[in-house]
Amino acid sequence: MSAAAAAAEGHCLAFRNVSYSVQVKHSRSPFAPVVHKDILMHSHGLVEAGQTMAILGSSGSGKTSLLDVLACRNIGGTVTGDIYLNGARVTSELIQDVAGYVMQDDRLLPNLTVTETLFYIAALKLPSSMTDADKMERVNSVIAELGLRHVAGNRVGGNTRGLSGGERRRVSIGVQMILDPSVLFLDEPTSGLDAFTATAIVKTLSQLARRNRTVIFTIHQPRSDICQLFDQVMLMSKGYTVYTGSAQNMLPYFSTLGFECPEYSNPLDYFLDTITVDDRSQQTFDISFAILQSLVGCYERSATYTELQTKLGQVAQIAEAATQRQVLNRASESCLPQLNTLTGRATVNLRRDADGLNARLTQQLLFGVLIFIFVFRLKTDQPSVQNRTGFLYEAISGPVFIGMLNAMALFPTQRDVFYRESRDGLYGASAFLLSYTLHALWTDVTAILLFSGFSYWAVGLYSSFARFCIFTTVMYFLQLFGESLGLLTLSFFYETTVANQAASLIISASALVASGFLRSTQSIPVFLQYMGYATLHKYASEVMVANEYQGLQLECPANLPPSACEYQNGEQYIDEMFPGAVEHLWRNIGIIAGFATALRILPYFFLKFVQRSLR
Ligand SMILES: Nc1ncnc2c1ncn2[C@@H]1O[C@H](COP(=O)(O)OP(=O)(O)OP(=O)(O)O)[C@@H](O)[C@H]1O
Repeated sequence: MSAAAAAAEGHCLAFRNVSYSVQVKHSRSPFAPVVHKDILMHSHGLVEAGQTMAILGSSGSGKTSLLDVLACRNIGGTVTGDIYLNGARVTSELIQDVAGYVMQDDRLLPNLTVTETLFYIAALKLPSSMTDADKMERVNSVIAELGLRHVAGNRVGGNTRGLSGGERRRVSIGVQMILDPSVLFLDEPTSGLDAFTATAIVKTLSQLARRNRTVIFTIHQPRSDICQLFDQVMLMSKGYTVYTGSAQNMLPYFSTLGFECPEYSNPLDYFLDTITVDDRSQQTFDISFAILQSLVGCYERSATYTELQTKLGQVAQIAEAATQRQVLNRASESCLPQLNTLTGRATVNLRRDADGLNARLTQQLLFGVLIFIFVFRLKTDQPSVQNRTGFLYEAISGPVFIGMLNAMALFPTQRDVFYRESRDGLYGASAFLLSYTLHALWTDVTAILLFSGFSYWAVGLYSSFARFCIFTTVMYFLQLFGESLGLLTLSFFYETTVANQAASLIISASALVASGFLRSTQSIPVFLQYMGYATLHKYASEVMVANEYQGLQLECPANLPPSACEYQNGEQYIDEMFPGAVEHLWRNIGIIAGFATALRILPYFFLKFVQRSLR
């Protein structure tokens, strides 16, 4: 079907009079007034099936906002105007069914191969009635279509070596191609790529469009020869449309307005320079804004605009007459297979990350070795009380910190993939958090068994297998708590360093105030005692002390006078420093388990909230 015929039947993306505004505050002050900001002003455009449309404009001109509005991405603010897709008024459900959106940054798991990356996406996106062989066939056809055959078995990479920037971008496009969408939105698909690779990507987009797809993308400073690959061009400045129409007609159109592109100049650079509002001073602003207004006026009086409006009117008629929505081509998996796919994918990614995996498995053990070197073997005499207390303090602090660091190392990449995939409607925050927990479970359990198996017996804590099990269980929950705190702060703050600092501060404050090892909890101010009830360290230290000191006989060395021996047995120590710790042992273990589990659930709410506000 030709592009024109496709449009006549409504197979196109068309938008008219689309405006977008937000309410913003000029400062972070809670008292700052909220003001109205117009971001898009009466945008119009039509891109037919089989065509590409490039949205161009200087930074801040509204390109991404327009793409987001057209793709029905929830960006807040108020959108007015009409958007039609393939003969129907656009809704977010329709977009999710027939369109793909490729974000500016490649959010991919670095340790999966290209084929695996696409296969897991196929498993999440394609109907479960399709066999794995059918899904693999679809993956292979996407790989072939995007020219990725030669790297199909290579790892995607990230900070480590992997695919080149251009290949990685193709994989990101491939992720959206699995459902064979009829419309593809791409935000800056060439950003960060050299001119040659950028041209190759645009050529690929053009080829994808030729197979009866509509491809619409934003682009920054393209080379002049790239322009020949565009079918439609939209030039924007300050939210205004200066030109929408065929790429071929752009030069003649601007010539008629007296803007003849100088010889040897890149026409796109020239036009963008002409339409960009210069904010450097009030004078330059006034002059350049006046030029912009006059160009917008010229465009709205042009034959190109009139022709576009006629076509838009026809598309609107078709769409308003249509009663049935598009046939859905998406079938989501039910919960269990989805969880299985997500857990399997995360496990492969973790297993392949040798450094990350080794760190996860051995950090706790190395920490145990370190405190063993420091404390060595505990005796059962009076001076051992201090060493024992020091060991227990370290034992309730270290696993929490290491758990938090584990989250900082592993979670951000997976979180970013989650943000992308959840916006594509593939799965929700609960499936993501559960799969994260499940895939890390075996490493968490192994790491804690190595730590407690070594340090408990090497240091010589109370010789009882039951007490070893209690120690190990508490260590596990402390580590889980630390990692959950990391997930929580990483869900709240996007920057890992900020999240790390916030989590470290909370852990340090909690251990300092509530552990009772540095200063008896009864001697601290009452408000801190109450605050201690809200911290895990209070319950963990009580369990540790009860587990270790109950039934422990503390000898008084012959070289010390009896008055120097404060405690004859562990019970005396418990009664003085942690009264009630023995009676509340099981209650405290329950609180610790509940605390750590609840904290694992809490990031769910932040992830959901942040996910909605992300672009
Ligand atoms: N939710 C929002 N709240 C406040 N301002 C916004 C919001 N979304 C966009 N803007 C503003 O609207 C303008 C256009 O933003 P947009 O990201 O669409 O521009 P762009 O052309 O894609 O820029 P770039 O090329 O730099 O990505 C900018 O001034 C931006 O700060």
